[in-house]
Amino acid sequence: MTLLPLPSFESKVCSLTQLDARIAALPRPLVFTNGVFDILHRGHATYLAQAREFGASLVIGVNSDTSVKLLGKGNDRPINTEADRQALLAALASVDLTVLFTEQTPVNLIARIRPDIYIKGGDYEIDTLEETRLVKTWGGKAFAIPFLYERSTTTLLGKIRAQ
Ligand SMILES: Nc1ncnc2c1ncn2[C@@H]1O[C@H](COP(=O)(O)OP(=O)(O)OP(=O)(O)O)[C@@H](O)[C@H]1O
Ligand SMILES: O=P(O)(O)O[C@@H]1O[C@H]([C@H](O)CO)[C@@H](O)[C@H](O)[C@@H]1O
Repeated sequence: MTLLPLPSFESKVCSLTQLDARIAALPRPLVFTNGVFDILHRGHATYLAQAREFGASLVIGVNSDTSVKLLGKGNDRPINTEADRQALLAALASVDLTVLFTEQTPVNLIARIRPDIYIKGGDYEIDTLEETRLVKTWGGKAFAIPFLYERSTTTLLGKIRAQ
């Protein structure tokens, strides 16, 4: 049997060592968002496609598995590993690069990338976030995108567990 090469989307998964060079090669304005994205759903896909429209490239900071544990989503979370969550996001046409962060918030990663636009979903009060304050220090902007589809990983897991 012929072994096929890895699909090209895998190249969008970026390590911290490669990060600065990969960011420098992306077109600006650069949009950044972050999250756990544990079980990818339609709300995520729509939100990320809309986020991409704010600029010329979209980078996602993905919470590492240890970082998810700090967020209080439950001892059994994440369901999907950091490698799988990154790869699924990278498979989306809207996404240009994914990179892990290991802390409770992505502020150190954002300080390194210096995005032009910071985006979160409408479940966040964007003006209260440290991320928003930070991007504004170099003239960046921050926006929250309202939900078009009421979906969540937690609801999906509840449905599965009720079977
Ligand atoms: N239904 C949705 N529509 C649009 N954006 C969403 C939706 N759900 C989550 N987001 C956004 O996607 C990003 C990742 O969210 P997150 O991983 O918390 O998803 P979730 O499905 O709500 O998960 P959980 O139930 O574990 O909190 C966040 O920026 C969040 O604002
Ligand atoms: O997937 P979530 O739970 O929406 O992502 C979290 O977002 C937090 C947000 O940026 C406010 O700080 C972040 O701190 C946390 O690490 C998750 O990425």
